[in-house]
Amino acid sequence: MEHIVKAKDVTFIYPDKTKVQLMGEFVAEKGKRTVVLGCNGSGKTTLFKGIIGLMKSIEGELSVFDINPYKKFHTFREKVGVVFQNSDEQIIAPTVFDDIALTLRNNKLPEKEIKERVQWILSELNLEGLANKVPHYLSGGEKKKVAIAGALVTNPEILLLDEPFNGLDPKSTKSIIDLINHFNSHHGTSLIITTHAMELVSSISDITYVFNKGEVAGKARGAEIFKNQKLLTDASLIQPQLYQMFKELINMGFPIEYPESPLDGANKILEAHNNILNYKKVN
Ligand SMILES: Nc1ncnc2c1ncn2[C@@H]1O[C@H](COP(=O)(O)OP(=O)(O)OP(=O)(O)O)[C@@H](O)[C@H]1O
Repeated sequence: MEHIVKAKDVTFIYPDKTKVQLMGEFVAEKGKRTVVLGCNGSGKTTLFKGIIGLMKSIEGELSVFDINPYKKFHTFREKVGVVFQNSDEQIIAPTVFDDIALTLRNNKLPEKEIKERVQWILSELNLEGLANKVPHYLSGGEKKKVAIAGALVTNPEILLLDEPFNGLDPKSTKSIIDLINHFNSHHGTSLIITTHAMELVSSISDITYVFNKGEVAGKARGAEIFKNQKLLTDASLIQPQLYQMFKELINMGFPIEYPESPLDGANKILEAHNNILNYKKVN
């Protein structure tokens, strides 16, 4: 498996001398969806700033495409799209079209190609109707989609999303999940996502990390992380409701194991129910 981002025992220092450490290893694999969980202030955004070369790690190892991003981010700038928590700060041009075109214009692409690319991303995101709108007047979900469009228009290899679901209604949340999953499965875009939305993790994750107290406290495939109650509690995280329900069933002595997904959960309950019925019939 190709590691496109690797951070090991990194330390960042803000101008006011705040030290942010992340001991242990964090890797993002090519083509995978990597989710980072952790309480407020656990260093998720700081790591993102390190990955895009905005902050320098003064210790340890940090590489993106095997390159130190602080020294040479410009060499792979086009390969990395980023959407920070507050889309308002990222949307600056007078129209949605201009905003999405910004990076392409900065990169001095021919205007014809810019138009084609922006129209392509607008149609991928079903945003064609918004092209001429003033970004300031868009709804929160629309602004988030425009920011994501601006990050995706260069067809980056990695998309970093910092709290992409903050303040979104359920429908907008689902459409953003569908969108990023579409880019991951159809364009091979590697995703690195931070979120506090525990209920959504199983829909957006191949690998999940937990950051706690300056270290990588846990790493697991898919929903595996939700079975580890101690890890979650130590990191001030809460199991999604599906897993809380299964925990109660297990505590009650119900013969069942934690599921991988809601569908798997439903099947596991049905299977356990049928086993009990059969047991009663036989006895
Ligand atoms: N510009 C800054 N100057 C000084 N300290 C900062 C700055 N930005 C973040 N920090 C500090 O760095 C630490 C890590 O913050 P960071 O934003 O990386 O956390 P986070 O895990 O993304 O949190 P959240 O879930 O709240 O977004 C915190 O203690 C925070 O106070």
